[in-house]
Amino acid sequence: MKISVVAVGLKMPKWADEACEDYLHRFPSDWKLELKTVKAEDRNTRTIPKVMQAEAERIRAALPKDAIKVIMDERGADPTSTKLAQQINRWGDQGRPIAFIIGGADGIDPGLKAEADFTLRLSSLTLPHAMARVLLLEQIYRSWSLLHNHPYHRA
Ligand SMILES: C[S@@+](CC[C@H](N)C(=O)[O-])C[C@H]1O[C@@H](n2cnc3c(N)ncnc32)[C@H](O)[C@@H]1O
Repeated sequence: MKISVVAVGLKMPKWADEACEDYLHRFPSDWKLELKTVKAEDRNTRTIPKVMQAEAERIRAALPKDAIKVIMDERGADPTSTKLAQQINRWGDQGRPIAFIIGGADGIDPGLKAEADFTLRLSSLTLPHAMARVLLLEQIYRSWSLLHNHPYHRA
């Protein structure tokens, strides 16, 4: 299973970097998980739609070839952790890499959203992108634990 989390924003608070590192180090070698970060666009010189388009281009450039694109958005579907694990398993069976995409301060460009294979919500609340990263990595780790009957997940 090859999973990428592609997220806008190079500089995150220390607590978020530490939490992401913690989860990234938990995965065994058969699940190749990577966090790819792309630079947020300067918001002082361009309009917000242009900023979002530029960030979308950086995200597209960071996506693995032929990836299943999962857009992270508070308006997306909200499966249980068990259903998410089953979905990740089905995607993995397709033999394609999976890319979860986290936007910047203004969200994700509508053009990129339209290319999504799936739109996933972590909560109905709007989360800061640093927190979205940490929660997403934790849920992917939980998916791994569910699919491998590891005691991290307790129903
Ligand atoms: C600060 S939020 C941007 C909020 C933006 N106003 C919007 O409408 O999407 C930054 C990114 O974090 C992710 N995010 C925030 N809350 C989320 C949630 N509840 N579920 C899934 N992803 C979320 C999304 O990818 C979003 O683009």
